[in-house]
Amino acid sequence: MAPTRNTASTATSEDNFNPFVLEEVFPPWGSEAALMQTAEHYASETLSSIYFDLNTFSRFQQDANADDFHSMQVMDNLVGVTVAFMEESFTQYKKSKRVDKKQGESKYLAADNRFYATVCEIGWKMSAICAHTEAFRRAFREADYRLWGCLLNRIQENALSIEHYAHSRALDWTSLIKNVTGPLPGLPSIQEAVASALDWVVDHPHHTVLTLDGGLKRPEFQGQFQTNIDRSIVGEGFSVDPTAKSEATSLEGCHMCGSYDDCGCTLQSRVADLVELVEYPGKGTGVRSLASFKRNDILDIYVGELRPNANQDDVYPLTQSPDGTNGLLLCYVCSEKSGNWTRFLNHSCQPSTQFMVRTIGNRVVTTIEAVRNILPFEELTIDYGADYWSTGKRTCACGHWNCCSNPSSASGSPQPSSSVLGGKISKNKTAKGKKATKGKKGSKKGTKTKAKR
Ligand SMILES: C[S@@+](CC[C@H](N)C(=O)[O-])C[C@H]1O[C@@H](n2cnc3c(N)ncnc32)[C@H](O)[C@@H]1O
Repeated sequence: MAPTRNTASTATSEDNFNPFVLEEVFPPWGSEAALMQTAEHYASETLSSIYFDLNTFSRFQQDANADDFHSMQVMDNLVGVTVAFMEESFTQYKKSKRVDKKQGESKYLAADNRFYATVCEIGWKMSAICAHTEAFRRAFREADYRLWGCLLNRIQENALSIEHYAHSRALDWTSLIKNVTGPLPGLPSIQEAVASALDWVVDHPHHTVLTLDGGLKRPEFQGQFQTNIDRSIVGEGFSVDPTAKSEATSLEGCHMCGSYDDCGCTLQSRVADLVELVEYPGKGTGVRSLASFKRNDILDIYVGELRPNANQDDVYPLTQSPDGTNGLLLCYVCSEKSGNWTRFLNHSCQPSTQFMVRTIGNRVVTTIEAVRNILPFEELTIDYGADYWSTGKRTCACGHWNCCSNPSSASGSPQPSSSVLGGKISKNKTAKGKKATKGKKGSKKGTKTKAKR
């Protein structure tokens, strides 16, 4: 029989549903283990919201620095609530001063004070960074003690990621605490925390990879730094953009508005802000999601230098063949030097995303789209196409039971789009880049780009 929990309610209000009070979302007959699973789930969601809020804070900060009046007002408010939260927490902590009757002296008996416990557990740095987010402040006030414990664990585990995320968005967390003066009995040193602030030059969040040994590195390929670009650039060998919309290349209207004319639509995706580059065992740099995404969300566009050939690189180039054009090869999207986060997507034989060919605005592009709902902190993966692994030069380490590199598997994984990675033209295309078989129709109607908290 499953162990039963102590069902004494810790709810503060019976009228307001509060997801942070676990007893309210979990039936009293559930086991403690199942309840802890729920706590872990909420902790993960809350951590994801902390990243989201840090990003929002930084966006308002950027706009306020550019003299946007509305953003300046919002920033005043955001800074105000952050400072007020810290001051209130200090006040509560100081109130926990008690007289120790046995020894007759005044002491801070603050073990049951959440602020004290938090700073002792995750340190000043994480406390000050996270205090800038509504997600953390709300959980601090309202979360069930089990959920709060799980959240602090998750923050600890992700401390470098959180600090790098805040640092790469120019969050000045030290100002919040560096002027605090003592006495702070039982609490760690603020000066030490401030002195240990990350000293890492960041000009773009995706110019850093979190390494397996708990450090940071720059993304590099064959000794060359890999720069982030937001849009593809026309490379050597082309005088005009080979992906420009024309009657030959775009049999469909713009995916965003349906127009066949030059509509000027662009993909407004914020997903790049909600993913980070992380090393994975046996696979090199990969992409970790920091938010949840819904099935069919368009996450971003695969960008790089548009070239007529792949220049001997068989790792990053993507064939850009518009769907429905009988396999016309427009160009290779080469991202080994210049590209965005999508070039770091590792392959899986059971991927969470797929390549799709779309016409967006006046260009034919390959998008990355979610094939299922994606949870925060999952590795985002994609199917490179069977040819990538068929040369025998590489072995897939995705670990899926039906992996293409597993001799007993009947794999391949499905190849949903005419775009494939590796710069190798599929066997069913002729040498001139024409596909013998008709390209698979890739358009799906009504999908929208959005990142969910
Ligand atoms: C487009 S790159 C992806 C980013 C790459 N991991 C990096 O460090 O830059 C493709 C390369 O990543 C590695 N890779 C990706 N998925 C893999 C997998 N499932 N198993 C083993 N290696 C993988 C292989 O070296 C492959 O040639």
